[in-house]
Amino acid sequence: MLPLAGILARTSWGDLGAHLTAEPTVRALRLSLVVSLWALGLSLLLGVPLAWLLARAPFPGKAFVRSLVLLPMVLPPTVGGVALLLAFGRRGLLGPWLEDAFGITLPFHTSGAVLAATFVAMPFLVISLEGALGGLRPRYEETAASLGASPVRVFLTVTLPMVAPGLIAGAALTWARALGEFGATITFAGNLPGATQTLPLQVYLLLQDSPEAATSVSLLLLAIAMVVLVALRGRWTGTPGGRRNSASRPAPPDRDETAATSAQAAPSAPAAPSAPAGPAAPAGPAAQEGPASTSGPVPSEPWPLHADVTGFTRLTLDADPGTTIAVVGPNGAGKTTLLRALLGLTPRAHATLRLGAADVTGLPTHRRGVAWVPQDGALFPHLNALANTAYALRARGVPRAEARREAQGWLDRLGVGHLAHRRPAELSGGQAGRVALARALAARPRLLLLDEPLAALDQTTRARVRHTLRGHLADFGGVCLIVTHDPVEAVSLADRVLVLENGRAVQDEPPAEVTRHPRSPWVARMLGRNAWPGTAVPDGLALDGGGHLVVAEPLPAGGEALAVIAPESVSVHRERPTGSPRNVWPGTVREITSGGSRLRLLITSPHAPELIAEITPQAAADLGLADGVHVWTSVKATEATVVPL
Ligand SMILES: Nc1ncnc2c1ncn2[C@@H]1O[C@H](COP(=O)(O)OP(=O)(O)OP(=O)(O)O)[C@@H](O)[C@H]1O
Repeated sequence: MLPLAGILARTSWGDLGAHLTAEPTVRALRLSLVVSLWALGLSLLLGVPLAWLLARAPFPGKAFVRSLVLLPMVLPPTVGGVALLLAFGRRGLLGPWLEDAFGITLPFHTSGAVLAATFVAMPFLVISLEGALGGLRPRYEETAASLGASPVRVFLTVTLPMVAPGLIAGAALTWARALGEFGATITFAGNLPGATQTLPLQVYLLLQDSPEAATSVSLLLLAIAMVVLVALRGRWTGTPGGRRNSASRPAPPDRDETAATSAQAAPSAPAAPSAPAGPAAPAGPAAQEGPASTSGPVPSEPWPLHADVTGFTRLTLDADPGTTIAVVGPNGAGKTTLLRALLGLTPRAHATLRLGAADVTGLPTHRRGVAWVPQDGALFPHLNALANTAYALRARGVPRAEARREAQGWLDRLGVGHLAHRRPAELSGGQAGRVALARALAARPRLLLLDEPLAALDQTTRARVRHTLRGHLADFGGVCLIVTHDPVEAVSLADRVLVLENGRAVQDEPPAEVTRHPRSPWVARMLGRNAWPGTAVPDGLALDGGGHLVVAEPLPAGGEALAVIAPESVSVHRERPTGSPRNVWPGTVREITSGGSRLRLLITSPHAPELIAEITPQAAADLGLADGVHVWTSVKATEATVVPL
């Protein structure tokens, strides 16, 4: 503050105008602007690709290259000037060649001043843009590619707008730094009025002859620096005030949804039927009030699927057109890797993929016709819901107005038509999920990949959207893979359930079969069953880890098998039961949780694996159950199913 106060206190305000309009000062200012803008242009030309390489491309020696790029920031500028002389000067490494071959002389020339300013200022651009690119999750660009956008389109419509704050901040700092450059310029380019004598150099000269004029020019440079900083408003440091994210913009008025119904139904209803999407949903009350509209499914062509996946996930998948496959499995089983392999987005697994008659294995992601809704939806934050939904149509060359009309139809069908003009930051998680779904469906893919699409929805909305989704999937001519951890979703939405464990398919059967005969302890537990692996013996199963289970329909002895017992089939007693059950174990209650109208008990026993029992709260009260209470459990032989593994 004190040096700043010094300048302000010593400025002779009366002479300020005369000082700043003096011919040498105006000339120096003009030259400064020319030099700094050229330096900015050069920095953008060289710095943007450099930042891209540093942020995105893996190559050996990257840390060293980054240090070199940043070196001018810490190098004394005069040393930088000396280094430039030794490289481009008359007796430098390249100077004589530049002069002989092209007649270019950089030192003591305006181009030298530009080079010196670029040398010291460009790192500001690179470091800022590299940070912005590094912070941009590739998911956005990958999703854009899955919606059919070419790499150039992805760069222009997703990458660039999303890193724009970083790029603008870097460019502003680069320009300001170039404008204030002194040491490297005077060393390399000298101090020639009209050619290399920029404003900072002039301040230095004026200080000797006319200190008041030097103060006035200093004030001008100070004002320019302050204007740049104020314009950036914290973008450089990443404070929220600087990143005017869409959440901080005033949200469009959250219209009363009933009012929105009448307001929106009129314009969108006549528009929708003309959309090539086919019989679009009338934007009636059901569509506008929030719940998903179930009408207006869009028929599409049949696309059967054949995929051979190798790598971390290894399986062969064949599916008829219109098949919905729920992909389930524990964390890390390879579900996402499977989806990414089908998109051609991961080196960890490779998929040979045939959709209909077309082998798309060799095609890049954007030409496969495989649409993807990642776990978080990855809506483009700089586009509103409507533009997000229209993205794939625009990428395919559909004219803007038509694409928007069709997109509005999709949003209406998913019950979020009234949110069309909101940005993703202004949507709830569930609403964003529905927009992401609309966006993928609008792409009219040949294969649809949904990674936990309903995870963020509340129970009621989930049921509604599931219903809508089922409606759309019924008319979807391609295959749909839905990754889910929700057994209800798997069973209710899918024609097949593919169970993955450790990258392999352990079961791929209709939901009813998976529910009846789960072939892995994990999937049985996901379905809420007790699942005990063991070896078949003549009357039942010798359980892994000790214990014996008698079953009514044993398998041939010797094979690996899984016993499945529904929790409601487990009886809990305080005294040893005396009746017919063949399987009786003593145990201890370890945990009591509420599961809807019933209580779930976790019971451990030295004679059997952990057992989940489900009883009514009344029964629990009658038995006086609590954590640590000793009990007896029993399971009838007819209630235990065994499936071969
Ligand atoms: N980029 C990566 N590099 C190395 N390993 C990875 C990478 N991505 C995933 N993995 C590993 O690959 C395995 C499968 O991961 P994947 O994301 O496919 O699992 P998932 O079944 O989708 O799990 P979740 O249910 O947790 O989403 C995991 O062991 C994971 O740690």
